[in-house]
Amino acid sequence: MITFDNVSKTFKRHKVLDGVSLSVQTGERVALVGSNGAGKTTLIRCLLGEYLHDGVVTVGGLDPKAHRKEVLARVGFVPQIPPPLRMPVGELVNFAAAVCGSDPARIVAVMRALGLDWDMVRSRPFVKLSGGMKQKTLIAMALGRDADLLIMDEPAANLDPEARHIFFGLLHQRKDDAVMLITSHRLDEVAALVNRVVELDQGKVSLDDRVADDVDMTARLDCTIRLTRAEAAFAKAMAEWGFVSEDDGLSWRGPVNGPDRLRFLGVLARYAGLVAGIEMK
Ligand SMILES: Nc1ncnc2c1ncn2[C@@H]1O[C@H](COP(=O)(O)OP(=O)(O)OP(=O)(O)O)[C@@H](O)[C@H]1O
Repeated sequence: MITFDNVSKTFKRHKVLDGVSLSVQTGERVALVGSNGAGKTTLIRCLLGEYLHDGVVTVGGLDPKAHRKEVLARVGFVPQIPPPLRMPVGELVNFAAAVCGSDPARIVAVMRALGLDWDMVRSRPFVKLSGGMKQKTLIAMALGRDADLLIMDEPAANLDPEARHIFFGLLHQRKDDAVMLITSHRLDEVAALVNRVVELDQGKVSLDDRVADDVDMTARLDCTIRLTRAEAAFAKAMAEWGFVSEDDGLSWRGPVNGPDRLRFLGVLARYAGLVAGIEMK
């Protein structure tokens, strides 16, 4: 479905991609990880036909530079940085649907599922939405259409736990009939969503591993944490995850999305000295 064959990209004298070779098939969900500046976004821009580069990129056998329209017609793309569009959201949704031959109602349905108040946002300029609202709109434009390649650059970074749960469920529905490429600079953000991990380091593939594919993306775990003593900073962290305490901050209970469990354990690790017990069911 996608191939990169010895792809290199240089900006001025800086080699940002250095001989990347990868092949990804339908049904593969790839976490593209690496530190800031490793080359993840540049690789995606090559896949979208936006850059001249050395080596060969193909999407469904086509060169994305020479066949940009055909390639983009099959791609749902969530960019890392939302474009500063002044267009009202309603117009943007109509435009996005027209470009990819989708029905605006499909996009609106995904926006609503993600918790956006359509009647409130439709007349507002896109650029004036909050970060999370922009991200939900961009996700809806990528998922509210037929696409067999979903490319998402840090897609869940600004989403609250409830919206993440819905987003993971939407991805789950598409998992067998699309290639997914999900970038992040943190593996724990995306590890449980994928069945393959590719790490870039200074423009080279430093790791390419197939990983266990048995996490239910739609699962929710009922989680209880017991502490040795109450602590305000911990209470604040738990409130962000929607947890509540019924005994003055000594034990906390709440839901954790299955794919978020590593991220959640990462938060708990910061308070390891306080934690007396963890139960996740
Ligand atoms: N248009 C450009 N012109 C010049 N240099 C660029 C350009 N785009 C990216 N770079 C450089 O290429 C390198 C890789 O950038 P890239 O955005 O691909 O990294 P990344 O892995 O996506 O990082 P991040 O996690 O921070 O988003 C960086 O050093 C960046 O400064």
